[in-house]
Amino acid sequence: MKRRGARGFRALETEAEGTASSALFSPYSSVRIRCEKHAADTLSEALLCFGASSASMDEVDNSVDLDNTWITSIFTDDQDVNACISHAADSIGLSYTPKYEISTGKPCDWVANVQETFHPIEVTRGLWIIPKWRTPVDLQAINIILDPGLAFGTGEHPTTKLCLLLLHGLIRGGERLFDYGTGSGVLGIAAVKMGAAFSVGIDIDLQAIISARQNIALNEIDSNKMSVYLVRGEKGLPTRYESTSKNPEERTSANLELIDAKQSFDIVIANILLNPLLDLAEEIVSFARPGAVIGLSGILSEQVKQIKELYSMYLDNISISEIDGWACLHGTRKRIDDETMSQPKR
Ligand SMILES: C[S@@+](CC[C@H](N)C(=O)[O-])C[C@H]1O[C@@H](n2cnc3c(N)ncnc32)[C@H](O)[C@@H]1O
Repeated sequence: MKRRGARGFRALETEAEGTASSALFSPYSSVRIRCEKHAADTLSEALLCFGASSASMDEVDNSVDLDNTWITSIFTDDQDVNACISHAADSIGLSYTPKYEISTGKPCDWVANVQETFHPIEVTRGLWIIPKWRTPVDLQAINIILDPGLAFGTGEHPTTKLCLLLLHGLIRGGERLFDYGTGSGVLGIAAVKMGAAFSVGIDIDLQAIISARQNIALNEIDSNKMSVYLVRGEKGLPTRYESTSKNPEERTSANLELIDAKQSFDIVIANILLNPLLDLAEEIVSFARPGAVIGLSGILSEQVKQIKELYSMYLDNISISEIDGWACLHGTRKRIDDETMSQPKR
């Protein structure tokens, strides 16, 4: 077997902020999922989105079987493993639920074990991602300090890199960024450190919001330069945006602020999977001002055609960049009267 590297992981967290260190030593389930090689990357990503705490891949060498790739995924005691796998498979359009076997692990500090695999990453010259427990390599560089143990967005995944490279090429100073599916907050933090005026991030996952807020603090970013909101909704379609404030009035005003901010952002970036990008097209675009750049990632190279077909009604000057079979599509938002605002059928 050839190890293809840790895909990512997220640690346990209580609703009250802060890592619940005792939970790191709780019992967990280790799940081995067998799938086809071409689906392994997206399935790993989807597993993390639907509640797995980690996902790493082992490819079976020289196997004649089509489903020759194993994903090892860790689930905490409170997760419904069967539902997570079935939702993850569904969200990436797999027509079958992959075969898998579950074993229960002894309590151990598995997060520390996975953390060992993360090292500083130089995304491009002068832009680094530094795991919280490592030392920056170049003090003059833009260093994004991340605790990747809490949500997706370690910086090691090609889709995150593609988005960071796009932002690096776009940000001149003073831009307003909207980050759809913020995860660890890595893109918003990078944008602000590169000179953006401010960044607003949203996510459907409370863990991600907690993690992003911790990473904002780790990077000492001013609260007026970056905020993150939880999206409430049905099947990922937003009905309401919430701050994590305990005060109901503040939660309501956060919703109105975000609705008011529609059509005002200079850059909108969304690194989510194919199906949410298709389902949420109108919503994602609605945050961009005319002429703004919209970047879409989380898609495989062969999925670009589908995204391009849909988004070309909203975007001009479309370009694609790719790393290791993953793609990022970006373009500039058309003037609103040029668009047919009704959502086309998929
Ligand atoms: C692939 S991660 C990207 C994280 C980070 N932005 C990055 O580039 O590394 C996708 C994130 O999108 C979030 N997400 C998935 N579906 C969403 C939806 N319908 N609305 C908002 N966020 C969503 C997930 O919870 C996850 O944190």
